[in-house]
Amino acid sequence: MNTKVDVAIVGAGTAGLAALRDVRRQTDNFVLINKPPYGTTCARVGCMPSKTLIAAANAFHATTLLDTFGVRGAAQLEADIPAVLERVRALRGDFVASVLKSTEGLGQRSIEGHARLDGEHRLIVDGNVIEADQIILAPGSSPVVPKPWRAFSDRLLTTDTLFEQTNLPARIGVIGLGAIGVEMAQALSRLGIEVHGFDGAEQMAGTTDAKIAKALHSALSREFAIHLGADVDLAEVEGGIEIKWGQDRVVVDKVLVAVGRRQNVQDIGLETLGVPLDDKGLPEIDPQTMRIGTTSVLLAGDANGQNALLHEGSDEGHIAGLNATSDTPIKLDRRTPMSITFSSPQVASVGKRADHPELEDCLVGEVDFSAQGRARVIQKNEGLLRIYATRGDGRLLGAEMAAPAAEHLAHLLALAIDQNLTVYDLLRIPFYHPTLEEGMRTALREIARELPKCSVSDLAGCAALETAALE
Ligand SMILES: Cc1cc2nc3c(=O)[nH]c(=O)nc-3n(C[C@H](O)[C@H](O)[C@H](O)COP(=O)(O)OP(=O)(O)OC[C@H]3O[C@@H](n4cnc5c(N)ncnc54)[C@H](O)[C@@H]3O)c2cc1C
Ligand SMILES: NC(=O)c1ccc[n+]([C@@H]2O[C@H](COP(=O)([O-])OP(=O)(O)OC[C@H]3O[C@@H](n4cnc5c(N)ncnc54)[C@H](O)[C@@H]3O)[C@@H](O)[C@H]2O)c1
Repeated sequence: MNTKVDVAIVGAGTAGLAALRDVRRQTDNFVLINKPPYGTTCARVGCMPSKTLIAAANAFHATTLLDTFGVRGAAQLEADIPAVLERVRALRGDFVASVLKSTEGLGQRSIEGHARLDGEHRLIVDGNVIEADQIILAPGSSPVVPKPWRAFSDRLLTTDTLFEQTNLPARIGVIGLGAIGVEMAQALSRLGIEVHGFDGAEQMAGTTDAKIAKALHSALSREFAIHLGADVDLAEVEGGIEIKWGQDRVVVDKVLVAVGRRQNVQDIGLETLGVPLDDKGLPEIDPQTMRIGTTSVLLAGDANGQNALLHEGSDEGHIAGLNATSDTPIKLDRRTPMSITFSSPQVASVGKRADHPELEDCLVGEVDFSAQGRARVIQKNEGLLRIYATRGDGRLLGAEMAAPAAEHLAHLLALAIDQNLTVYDLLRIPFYHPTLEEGMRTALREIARELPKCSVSDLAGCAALETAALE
């Protein structure tokens, strides 16, 4: 078979399918090549099954708080883990089915197989050649499993295998406490499994603000054992896997490896493009067009090593699809950075992160949710929110939090940062009582106190900043 098309898309994941939508609007002469499985990482083994597991764990955990509310009898309840996992797979099946619908009817334009570049206009798919004017690569990423650990086969889990389990053992070690490790370690612990979490670094879930990292550590360590700065070694022993770190050791039944994901670019032929590749084998791309240099190849989604998040991958597929079908470059501005880890408290980061040079001399306002009214009422009174703003005019730069309902606070703050608003602009919105958003107002007011004096009145305008501000 020798095929000549306008556009070839490699990867039927979130990024590839987003690209497909734009490409289809411009041409019928395309192919979508995917190495099975189909259904996207997000729906199959990523965002959706993980959040389904977390929802079950949180529902069960909530029953442990009932006594505090004066509701008795919850101690009799137990988590039926096989049933929990069955529900995860059932919902996962629905999410995958709806993804698969988007490629129905492609016929011969949908090709199953491993694609490899052979220069900027050719792909080899299982021995067949496909020539394309433009090529969009969106091959995603895969869990990293250090080589020496692969020998533990059945005792080793990754998120590719976790949701396929029909039951889970009594003791699980989680190595790596990034977003995946933290989410899964807490969920497993909340389902009644003895969890031991480890990370080589000192901060979890990608936090960059030391105070937020500390607040998160303090909340999570009440639920499961956490070992940070731990250089772990694994060994198979009678009845399980021994995890060794320093002078300490613990035996668990299985280990979930969550030490990061590697871009699927090892065998995709990027070296045939003749552009420089970094130590991960990745080329430089323009994040506004997704194009690799001046070649006819675009690289989108997890595979480009930039932002391994669903909404970013989807945007990147869209940008790549537009550019692959346009004679002139279409440069799109990227969104305000935002990430959320679905632990309790949730971890979120918006805008510039604490390690950004611009935040070296900024104003910081914070709120501790342990004493916050609404958080106490709903028994979710833990965590910290920190907001960063410019010293001169209080323009919002970013925020990091380990806080209740951080997913909602993060979206509100992202809108404010995107709109280039100041602390006073945000203080002008109504804050209903009693809400968690009032906690955010506390942090904003702390910054406002450092800004040029406005008025002593709570409903005053701020002439110095030329903005009406209800503090
Ligand atoms: C456990 C987990 C939880 C997550 N939770 C969240 C979350 O809550 N929120 C969030 O924003 N993000 C989350 N993510 C990240 C999110 O899932 C990814 O960023 C997103 O799915 C990446 O999409 P993609 O299109 O780049 O890759 P994928 O969806 O993996 O698609 C890549 C496709 O390319 C195919 N392929 C690979 N190589 C080739 C080749 N050579 N030839 C042909 N086809 C090939 C693959 O088989 C695959 O079908 C999570 C990830 C994981 C693992
Ligand atoms: N809620 C979400 O948005 C969400 C959830 C899950 C995953 N994701 C995406 O998936 C990506 C991958 O997630 P991840 O958590 O696997 O990767 P990660 O890179 O975010 O975290 C990996 C963690 O493992 C640690 N680590 C690495 N090697 C280690 C070792 N040998 N021993 C102990 N610790 C070690 C690192 O210090 C790090 O904290 C994330 O970057 C994120 O983009 C997002």
